[in-house]
Amino acid sequence: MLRVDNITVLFGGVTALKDISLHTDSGDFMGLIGPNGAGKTTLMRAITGTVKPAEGSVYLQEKCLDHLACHDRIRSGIGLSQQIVHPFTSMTVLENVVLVAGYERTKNPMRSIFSRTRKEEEEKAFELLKLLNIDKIAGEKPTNLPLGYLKRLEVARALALDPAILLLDEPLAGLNQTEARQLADQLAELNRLGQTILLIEHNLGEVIRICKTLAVIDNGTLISIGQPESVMNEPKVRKAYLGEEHHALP
Ligand SMILES: Nc1ncnc2c1ncn2[C@@H]1O[C@H](COP(=O)(O)OP(=O)(O)OP(=O)(O)O)[C@@H](O)[C@H]1O
Repeated sequence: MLRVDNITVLFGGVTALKDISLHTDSGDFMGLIGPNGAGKTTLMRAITGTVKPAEGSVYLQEKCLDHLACHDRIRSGIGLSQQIVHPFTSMTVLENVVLVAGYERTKNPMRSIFSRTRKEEEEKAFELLKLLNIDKIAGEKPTNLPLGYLKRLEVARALALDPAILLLDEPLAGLNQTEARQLADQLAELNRLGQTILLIEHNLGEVIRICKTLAVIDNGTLISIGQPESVMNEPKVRKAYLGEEHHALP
């Protein structure tokens, strides 16, 4: 599905990623974890094309994405849900998803609002809201909605383009325990329905609970990848968190 081959990213004198290789199979739910500054977001940005690696390549379904800009990578099947949510506050929750659902056909977000097949796009958007359990707030404006709802809206928007793989950057950040568990359960359900997911997340308890595969980055290097519980039992993984989060290790 997604393959990252020997990616190295430099920021001036800082080597943010060193020769990282990994791949996800279709239907996988991979968690990408590591201490602060390990390089997780940089890897996500190298995959989406917002950071240019000094070396290495990214493939999606055997297609090399290296020469594509971010928007073309998204059109090729990479769905992205970012940590900071940016809904259009003048539109309702439903319209925010309809806008994305219509994007692929018209390639022009403003024209898609007035298109003849808007009804189909509304139906698709409403199904996504139901899937994320936010259909009850479909008619509300995102302003003043709790962060838990906005995070789910962000995921619904990413899903509206039918991505081959969904990349999630810290979707649980800022949520309380109940909200985090609810969203984590919904992500697990999306994966059960067949959605391939790559998740960056600091909430180790939830990551271990819902992910099928765990990859650990420390200091720009991939130090472990495999079944979550056995990865978390590796001494080098526990050491990577020592002094920072070892009390929180599940
Ligand atoms: N645009 C940039 N310019 C210079 N250095 C950067 C830039 N972006 C990231 N870095 C550096 O690259 C390294 C990896 O950062 P990155 O944000 O990818 O880590 P992370 O694992 O996502 O951290 P966190 O969990 O805190 O979000 C850090 O040393 C960071 O300071």
